[in-house]
Amino acid sequence: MIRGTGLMLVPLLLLGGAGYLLYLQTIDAFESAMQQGLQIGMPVGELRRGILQLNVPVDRYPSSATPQAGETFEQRIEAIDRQFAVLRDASSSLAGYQDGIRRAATSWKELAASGEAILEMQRSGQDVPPTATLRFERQRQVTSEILGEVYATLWSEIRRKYQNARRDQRQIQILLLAILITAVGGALIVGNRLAQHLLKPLAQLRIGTERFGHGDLSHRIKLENADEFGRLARTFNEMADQLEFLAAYDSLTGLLNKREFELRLHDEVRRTRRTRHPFVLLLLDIDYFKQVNDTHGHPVGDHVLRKLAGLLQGEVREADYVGRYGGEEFIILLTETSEQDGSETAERIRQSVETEQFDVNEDINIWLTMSIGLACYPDDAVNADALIERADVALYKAKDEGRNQVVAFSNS
Ligand SMILES: Nc1nc2c(ncn2[C@@H]2O[C@H](COP(=O)(O)OP(=O)(O)OP(=O)(O)O)[C@@H](O)[C@H]2O)c(=O)[nH]1
Repeated sequence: MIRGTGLMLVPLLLLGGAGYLLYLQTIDAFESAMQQGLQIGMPVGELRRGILQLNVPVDRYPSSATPQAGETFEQRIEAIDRQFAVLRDASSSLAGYQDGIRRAATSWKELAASGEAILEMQRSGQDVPPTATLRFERQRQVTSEILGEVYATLWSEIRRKYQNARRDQRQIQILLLAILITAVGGALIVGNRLAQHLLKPLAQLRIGTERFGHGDLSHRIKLENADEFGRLARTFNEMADQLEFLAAYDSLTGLLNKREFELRLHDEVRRTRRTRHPFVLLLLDIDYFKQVNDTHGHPVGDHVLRKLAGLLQGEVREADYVGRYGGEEFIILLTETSEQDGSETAERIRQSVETEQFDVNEDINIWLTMSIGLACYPDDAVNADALIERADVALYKAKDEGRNQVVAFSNS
């Protein structure tokens, strides 16, 4: 899963990297537009302003040159010459404007020359012909217009660059937003998968062990995963199976133990109260079993108990319960059975035990008999404990009357 997450991040990182580079490019575009404005736009603007300020008729300069600026016409010419030099240097790298600036410079030269000629006439006391001032004024307008064209072209170029950079920037912002949304979506998916693959199984394992710790041996962890969690859950469930078996079954005979049998007996009483079908309880005790142990030893006694358990289990239906109730005492619950049918089954069991040979080997031949007490629910008792007591009374009577017989509580 971690490899999958890593693979998912690769395109995101590539997209993010590409987006970042494009973003840097748009910043470059802004900078270039700004540079153009500073290098050319501002000097051109200055020039235009300088040339416009020459609008005072040139023949008035010697007498009424603007006192505020403290400049003479020549000083202005020098200043404009310097600005042209700056502009020529700056525009050498911007081919698109060189022609316009060159034309403006040529026009300016003519303008400056005609201005100086007028000034010279003034200084030497000659009358300045109106044609000369008119030519000066027209030349001033032509120069200003050429610079105006350069200025307008330049700003429309700067505006175009700016707008392109803005558009690119918006597209990159959308791209980066899409990457962000994908990354957040991816994080949610990864988080969800993490929850599915790690947190959920961990929670199931925790709940399983907690319930188990509180004694609920029936709980199983439902995890089908093929990973470590699945293996852990299967081991846990196997352990729970074994513990549940050990808690419910007798280790020597494999029959239900006393505790588990009584639980089922109580369940059956509850069920019978609803269904009103009677059932029969048999208490069975081996006759003179002590002699078996005394004669052949305890291990042989165990062997006999195991074999007898198998025989009892084989004599009843699947729906019936067979338990080991004490040392050599057994108990059977015949579900949905009348006293009559229960007596017949008990008699059949008694005869089977009597005729069975519990041989250990060729040298040790063992025969057994059993005494059986029978009680019927609900005829003989009102609850499970009372029913066991009644069956025990009947068993006592069977023993008392000579053993190897079935006695029903109703007849005792
Ligand atoms: N081998 C073996 N013997 C057991 C086990 N549990 C109880 N016993 C024996 O069962 C015998 C029961 O003896 P008693 O209570 O005197 O009864 P009994 O000899 O069967 O005589 P009655 O019941 O009066 O017919 C004792 O010898 C116990 O040791 C067991 O798990 N294994």
